[in-house]
Amino acid sequence: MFDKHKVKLGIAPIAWTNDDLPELGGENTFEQCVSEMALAGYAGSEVGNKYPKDPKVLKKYLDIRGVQICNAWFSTLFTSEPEEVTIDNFIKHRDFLHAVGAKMIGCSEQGNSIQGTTKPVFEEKPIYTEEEWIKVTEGMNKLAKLAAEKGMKVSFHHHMGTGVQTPEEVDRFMDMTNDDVYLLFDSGHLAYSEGHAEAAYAVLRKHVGRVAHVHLKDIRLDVVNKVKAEKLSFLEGVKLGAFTIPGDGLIDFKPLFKILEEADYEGWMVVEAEQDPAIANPFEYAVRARDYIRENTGL
Ligand SMILES: O=C1C[C@@H](O)[C@H](O)[C@@H](O)C1=O
Ligand SMILES: [Co+2]
Repeated sequence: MFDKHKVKLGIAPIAWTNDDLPELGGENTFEQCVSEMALAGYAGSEVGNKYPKDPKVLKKYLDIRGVQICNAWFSTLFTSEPEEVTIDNFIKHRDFLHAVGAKMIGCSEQGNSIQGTTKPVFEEKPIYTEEEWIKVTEGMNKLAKLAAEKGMKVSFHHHMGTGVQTPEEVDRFMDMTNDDVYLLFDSGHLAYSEGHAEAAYAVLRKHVGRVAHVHLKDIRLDVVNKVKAEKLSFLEGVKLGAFTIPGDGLIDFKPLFKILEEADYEGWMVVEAEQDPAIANPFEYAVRARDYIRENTGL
């Protein structure tokens, strides 16, 4: 059993409004999104584009609903821009998150990512050169120190269509970074990359000691196979329904929960399942995911 004081459950706004594909859920409002998160029984949220930019205003909307900001995506640009660009952007992002009371900053290297492009996600993902590995990992080591100035942590999100996608790439990233750079473990992206849930189990087992934030995401394997066979892009896959909530796809989450529990995981587990809200009603899916997690963890 997880300790309820150590592990908290959140949900990402991406199922209501997808910032990567603004046509998905354009009609859903910020207030509807956070109200439905609270009603479905989540204590935390990540941050979407429709959220108020003023930390005080955002906190007021969330406090009244009993929801906390637990993280917000940060795009590092170490492979495409001078390091100072990422550092300056990071300090602004860190200070915003600090002002809303979050402790985590989840980063992903987007300098040469193809996740937002029309390129086939399996065939054209970047493979980092030696120089790029050094830029990304040394850059992340610096961001960890900047986060610590405010009592915060950085975690790195391995992601489809980026240079840190496969289990081997996650290993290399972890080897080349300091221990104060944590892993943002996303079950869906590992199962998607390798075509099976075992990849997610193996990576979590190996790196659980440095996992500081978790995205609970599942995949529909038939859609992922179609993306591969038809050389589709990451975003085409999202529109076709490649991702779904825990309990609705390929992954049995029980082994993942067991690994986290046995390692005495402390932090947030965030349901993050982007799909077309016109097809998968976000409130309904949020409630279904909440029920599945309750049944399998007691949380
Ligand atoms: O954490 C995430 C944030 C999204 O913008 C991204 O594309 C999604 O797949 C994800 O895992
Ligand atoms: Co994620």
